[in-house]
Formats: sequence, C-alpha cells, structure tokens
Amino acid sequence: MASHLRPAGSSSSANLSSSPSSAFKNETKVVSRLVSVPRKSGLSTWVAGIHSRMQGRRRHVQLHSSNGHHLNPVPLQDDGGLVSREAMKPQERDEVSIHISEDETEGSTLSITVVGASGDLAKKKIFPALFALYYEDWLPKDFTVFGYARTMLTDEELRNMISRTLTCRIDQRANCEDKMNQFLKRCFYHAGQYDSEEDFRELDKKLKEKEAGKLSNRLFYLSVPPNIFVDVVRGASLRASSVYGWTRVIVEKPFGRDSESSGELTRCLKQYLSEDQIFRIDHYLGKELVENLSVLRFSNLVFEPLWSRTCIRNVQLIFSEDFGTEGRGGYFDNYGIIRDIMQNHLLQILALFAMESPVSLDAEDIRNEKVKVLRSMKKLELEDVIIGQYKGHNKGGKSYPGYTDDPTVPNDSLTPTFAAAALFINNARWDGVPFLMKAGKALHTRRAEIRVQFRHVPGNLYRQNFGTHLDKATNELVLRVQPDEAIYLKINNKVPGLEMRLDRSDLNLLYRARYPREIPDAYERLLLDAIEGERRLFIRSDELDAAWSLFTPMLNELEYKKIAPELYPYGSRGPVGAHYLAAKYNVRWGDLSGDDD
Ligand SMILES: NC(=O)C1=CN([C@@H]2O[C@H](COP(=O)(O)OP(=O)(O)OC[C@H]3O[C@@H](n4cnc5c(N)ncnc54)[C@H](OP(=O)(O)O)[C@@H]3O)[C@@H](O)[C@H]2O)C=CC1
Ligand SMILES: O=C1O[C@H](COP(=O)(O)O)[C@@H](O)[C@H](O)[C@H]1O
Repeated sequence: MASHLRPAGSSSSANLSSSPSSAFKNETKVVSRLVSVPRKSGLSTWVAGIHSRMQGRRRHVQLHSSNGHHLNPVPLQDDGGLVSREAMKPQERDEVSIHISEDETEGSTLSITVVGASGDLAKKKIFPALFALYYEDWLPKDFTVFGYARTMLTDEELRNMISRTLTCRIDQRANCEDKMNQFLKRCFYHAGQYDSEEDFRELDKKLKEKEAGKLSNRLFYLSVPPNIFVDVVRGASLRASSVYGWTRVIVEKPFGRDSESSGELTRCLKQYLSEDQIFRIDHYLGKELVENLSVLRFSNLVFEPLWSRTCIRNVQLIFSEDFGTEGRGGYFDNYGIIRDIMQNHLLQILALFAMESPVSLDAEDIRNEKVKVLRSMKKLELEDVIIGQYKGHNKGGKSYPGYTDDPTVPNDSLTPTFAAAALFINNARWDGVPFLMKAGKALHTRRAEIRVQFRHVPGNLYRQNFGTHLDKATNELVLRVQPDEAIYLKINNKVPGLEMRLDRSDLNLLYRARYPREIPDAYERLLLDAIEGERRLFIRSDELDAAWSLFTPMLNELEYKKIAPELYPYGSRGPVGAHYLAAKYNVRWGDLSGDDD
C-alpha cells in the first residue's frame, strides 16, 4: 500500500518512513540477481507482479533481463525484492537472471504533461498539487512539467499563469519563494491541437530535449473535456510516449455518461493504451478520510464486528456544496448531479465502506472486493430516487441565481442539481440495510460525510430516559470527509450529577486538534500514486462497468420520462422529497438532525 509508507514529516508514523530525498538519491548501483519467475507468466507479467505486491520502503530501480530486454522500472522492498522461491514449486518456476540498476537520477527522468493546462482544473488543482509534491521532495530529482493546450502561451506566460495558484500549503513555510521559482523553472509549455498527431510529435521533440537522452518515464494528465480524451490519447500514445520507460495516462472524469458511452470510451482508450497504463481518477478516493476508511475498519477490533446488518441500521453518504454550478453549467447540464457525484464519488466510498476484507492491500485485491460489492447491488430504481434543481433566491439583501439563470444552461433544463437515492446491497452482510445517498449544489453548507446509524440497544435499560425519541438514542458514527476532517461517535452518556439524566455526546477525533499538520490535497496523493504506479485508488474498468450498470437504467428512465426536479431555493437544505425518501426506509438524515449542524 503506497501512502502509509511514505515519509510522514512530523506525524506520529515517522518511524515507518524513509527520507524523501533518499528515495531519489543520486547514486548508480548495479546488482545482478537470479530470480524465480512463475512458469507461463512471462517476465513482464512477473515484473508487474512485483510491482503490485510492493510493500515496505520504496526504491526506484531499472530492470534489465538477462537477454538484454528492457523492463519497466519498479519499486522494490529494501531487501531487493519480493520473490519467494520457496513459494513456488520447482516445476512451477523458471530461473531468470536480471540486472537491477539503481540509477535513479542519472538513469531516468520523469516528464509530466498536463493536457488542458489552460483550464480550470489544471490551474486550481494539478499544478498546485505538483508544486506541493515538489516542495515536500516527493518528485524524483530529475523531472519536467509540460503544459499542453491550444491557447498560445510562452513558457513564461504559463509560469505566470500557474504561479498565481501555487501556494505553500502552510503559511510562512521556509524557502517557499525559492522553491516556487525552482519549480517554475521546470515548467514548460507547448501549444497544440488535441487531435493533431503532428503537434504531439513536436511535444515529443521538446520532451526529448529536456530528457537529454536519459531513460524517460512519461505521465500525461488529461485535464480536458471528455469528448477530447481519445484524440489526446491517440496523439500522446502514437507520437509522444516513452520508448523505453513507462507511459501512463491519468484520465479525469466523467468516464462516459452511461454504460454504453463508458464502454465505448474504454474500448477507444484501449486501442492505444493497456489497462495498466490507464489511471481513471476519482479524486474522492484520494481524500484523507476516505483513505482512512479501511484503516478504521480493518485495524480496529471495535468496528469490524459491528460492520453488518446485525448492528447497522443504515448508512448515509452525503455531499453538499454551498455554491452552484457557477462557470461549469455547460458541462454540468449534460451530466447532472447523479453522474457528477453519485455514480462515482459516493459510490466509490460506498464500495470501500461495504467491501469484504481484501486478501491483501494490493490494488487488485482491493479492487476485486469493491467490484464484488458493486455487482451485488440492486439496480437503482426510479422510485428510490428523488431529484431537485436550485432556483434563484434573495437573502440578506443579496440575490442568488437559479441554475437555469446560467446563460450556458437551457431555460427549460430538467437537469438535477440535487438528488437523493436509496441503494441496497444484496449480500449476506448488508441484506436490507439502506445505503442512502444525497448530493446537491447550492445548499446551505459545504460538506461531505459518511454517517453510520446503528440499531437500538435491545431491551435498553435506560429506555425511559429517551422518551419517544428512540431513533435519537442510537449510536451514530460520522466520518467527516470535509471540511474540518473528523471522526466522531455519538454515544449516550450520563450527565454528571446526582440525577440520572442522559445526553448525547461525541467521542471526537478532530483532525486539526490531533494532527496539527496540513492535510495533503487529494490530487497530491493521486498524482504521486500514478507516478509510483500504485493503482489502488484508481478505477479499474470492471468497477466502472459495474457502477454504470447500477445507474444507467434509472438515468435513462429519468430522461425518457422527463421527470421534473423539485425546485429548492439556493442556499436551502434541499427538496423535502429527500425526507420522504428517507422516511420510506424509516431513516432520518443525520446531517439534518440538528445535533451537529
Ligand atoms: N474543474 C473542476 O473542478 C473539475 C473538473 N473535472 C474534469 O477535469 C477535466 C478538465 O476540467 P476543467 O479544467 O474544468 O475543464 P475546462 O473546461 O477548463 O477545459 C480545460 C481546457 O480544455 C480546453 N477546452 C475546453 N473546452 C474545449 C472544447 N470544447 N474543445 C477543445 N478544447 C477545449 C481548453 O483549453 P484550450 O482552449 O487552451 O485548448 C481548456 O482550458 C474535465 O474532464 C472535467 O470534467 C473533474 C473534477 C473537477
Ligand atoms: O468531481 C467533482 O467534484 C467537485 C467537488 O470536489 P471537492 O473536492 O471540492 O469536494 C464538484 O464541485 C464538481 O462538480 C465535480 O465534478
């Protein structure tokens, strides 16, 4: 597992970490090793096997097989590998001699190309995340960043543009200005059309110049609208991929808008890339609290035994934003909140929440378990969904626009900006437990959280102390993903004093109090994972298929029947329909209980 083994700075896990600078130290060492390769697997499959099973501290190495064949660089454990001869019977293995050259700075270089560099996401998230990685010494010593887009810019103009959004994560960090200038010197720009192979050939020339004959690994980040993905992948793969190193492509969402278009996108991408090269990003998987979900569950005895229909009454996955689609109405109107947030971010969290314990922390083992959950789910039906759309509203002398006031949105748009849904997992662990999702824009608050409401205590001795509000007396575990990350458990507690009075209190793990260090942005974690070839937090194509097949029939029906969304005022708590949906399954939304608003 990648992230928990990285240098941890001032955190309490520092004893697990290696020093970032040593990870890319400037030394060249070559060692030869006789290794056992599972027969029939082929060397490259086996190398991928090492890669995906990596644990322990990382070293970046080059592998060359005894026949001189070049292999992709992989991180190895400190002891030099994970190959256990003993684990394979003699008839099951071949012996292969490989030469491992630890040639981290002299031998290889990393080129990161941000395609769509002039756009919102690149400026807002990607360049700042790259800078943060650079600042914290996470990037290899030898790296170059290229921006690619149609807008004509010079290198200097790109640097000016991105310097406006680069921040030192913690105010007054030492040498921030210097570091920023050093980073910007590594940034270059190439103007080109997305569908021009010739322009990608020109990019390739510039990349080669910077790579100066070293073995190059290339990462492309597709930060462009989805209709351009395939053109870019064609150009990048045919004209600008690395000859000897690896080439990986991070693909932004949306991955299609239904099962068919998503399948088509995957087919098109796979004409040019193997599944291993495609890193489908869902940035919610890179959020600290989402990353912590498995740790909480699988490394604390107190939670796992409760994690099933026996003790859990319902699970709520809640996303809300206190702003509308400002500036992104054109994109949003073609997708709507269900495709924008539920089918990906919330469903991914659900899968992580509900999966069985994976065989290991290996990316494939985890993704196998997630797919099983998704494939066990009942297809979402229209009767289990309610939709809403925000309308203009005046408050405190200020007027807030409605969704359709956006000039890029048609006046008669039925696109939902809010949705609530009840989902079910038809397996032994979760049979009958409602998983309620709620996502909306232009609501009263910005928040993302996972709420787990537990069942009543059978025969509760203190029943009379709760009056008729038994629902209010059940335990609730809340993982607040953002803002102000926290994990808290609502418990019933005796109020100190001579009388027997109970109240609801929180056992509270507030991150800013417990961990007084800045939490990295999700894009930092995910970019680093892609650079390191760690796929655990990226979406595999079968996960994507399963996710779309859950939602597609309902989305089609919604559109075909032209279901009108319930209007709700900008800045409100959303449509009342969400309460009726929850009530249908005997659930109260935890975020609206008034307990912790
Ligand atoms: N912005 C966000 O917060 C988020 C975005 N995403 C996804 O990330 C990707 C990029 O998003 P974002 O930066 O907002 O997108 P933008 O609309 O800002 O587009 C990025 C760049 O692509 C080029 N471009 C835009 N429209 C077209 C077009 N119709 N034809 C050709 N080129 C075009 C423009 O560059 P130029 O004209 O210079 O070529 C633009 O600067 C999208 O897939 C989006 O869905 C995902 C999560 C959040
Ligand atoms: O993917 C998306 O996410 C953002 C919300 O991300 P966050 O990290 O700021 O919570 C959302 O605004 C956008 O509509 C959606 O495309």
